[in-house]
Amino acid sequence: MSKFQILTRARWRQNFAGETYLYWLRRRPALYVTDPELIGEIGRCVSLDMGKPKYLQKGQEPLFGGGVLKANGACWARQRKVIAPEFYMARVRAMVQLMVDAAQPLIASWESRIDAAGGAAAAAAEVVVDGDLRSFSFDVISRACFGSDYSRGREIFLRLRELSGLMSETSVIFSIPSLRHLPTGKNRRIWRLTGEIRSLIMELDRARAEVLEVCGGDGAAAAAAPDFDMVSRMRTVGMVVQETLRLFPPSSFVVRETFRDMQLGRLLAPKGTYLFVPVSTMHHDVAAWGPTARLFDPSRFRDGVAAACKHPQASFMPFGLSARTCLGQNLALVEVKTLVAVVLARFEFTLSPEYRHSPAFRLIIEPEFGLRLCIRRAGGQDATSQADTSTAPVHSSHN
Ligand code: HEM
Repeated sequence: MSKFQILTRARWRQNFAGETYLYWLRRRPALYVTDPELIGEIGRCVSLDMGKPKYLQKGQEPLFGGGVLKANGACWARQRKVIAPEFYMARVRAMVQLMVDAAQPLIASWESRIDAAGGAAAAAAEVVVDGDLRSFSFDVISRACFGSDYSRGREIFLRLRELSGLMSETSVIFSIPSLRHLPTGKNRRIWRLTGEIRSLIMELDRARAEVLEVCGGDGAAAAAAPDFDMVSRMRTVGMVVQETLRLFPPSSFVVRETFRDMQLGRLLAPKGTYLFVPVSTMHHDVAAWGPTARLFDPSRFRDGVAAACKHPQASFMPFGLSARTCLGQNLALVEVKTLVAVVLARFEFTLSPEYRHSPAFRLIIEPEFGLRLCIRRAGGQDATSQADTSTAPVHSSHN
């Protein structure tokens, strides 16, 4: 679905359709669901008679094959049963050191760029960090799956990335550079959002203070590499991650298909109905999150998700719903918190003046023009006073 279609749909829904409405995709009924009660019903359904739409299996076959992400029925249940234990928290707990190791190339690359920019305490390198972050997560999953032979895993993920890029190429109309300075409605929105996203970066200062407190660094002295227990204690970092996933959920829809007639609360969904739950819309809903719904405010998660919004199951679902909820959730959360802790202990970030805020709907939601940051060494450190996080001790007794 293009951005134009999404916008048109949002306006159309506002003006004519209401919260939950039925439409037709060719000859198939499709239900666009924003009613929290109905989302709750979908969430409670553990029957194999509801699953991932078959069109997804066909359309994304080269990327996902018959894997757990798109499979259904007994085939899905078998795969999920085998894979799930690999992502239990006890397993993820033991992966923190490999995450710290996987962050070393990224740290080395940013440091060498700062050196190239002059190396002094105030020197800043301008970096489009998307590729580095992607490489980091490829490395984590490769090291977790392939152990010492992780470079093979990396090759696989690089090719998967290329494939997913090919499968989600956007229209050239949206990428003519000279149009970016025109005061069109879209550009004005981009400029406003760019301002808002700066507050996201500012929030990192509080997160850094917490990282240094937990890991024992003070900006000039070396911080220890984080272990699982340290990462678990970083509440501000956790709230920043939650708020980021709320405002920019990578997966924009939870989608299902009914494989027989199904009763969902007061609603009868005939066999073959598509159900679309718009994650991003629910995450920005003022009725659930209050008037600050569109602002970046991690402190809303101070007392947990249930206290942050109405209908938590329907209002906050970055990892999807119930039986099909993301298997990698534990890994993803620990991984991102570990990386944030590692980089905040060493670097300071500001948004590049060149950054343009434009979350783009590809296979997942991504920054359309890249995440461009200015990176400096933290706390006026020079190249010699930094911790070697790769060899710093890891304190967890569970490794
Ligand atoms: C921030 C990172 C991530 C986000 C936001 C995310 C989000 C999601 C979402 C929304 C779904 C679909 C859930 C549904 O349909 O209800 C999903 C499924 C899945 N995710 Fe993730 N995911 C993330 C990272 C990961 C990682 C790191 C892994 C594994 C290494 C992973 C493995 C899976 C699997 C296997 C499924 C399919 C589960 C099933 O259908 O039974 N995810 N994820």
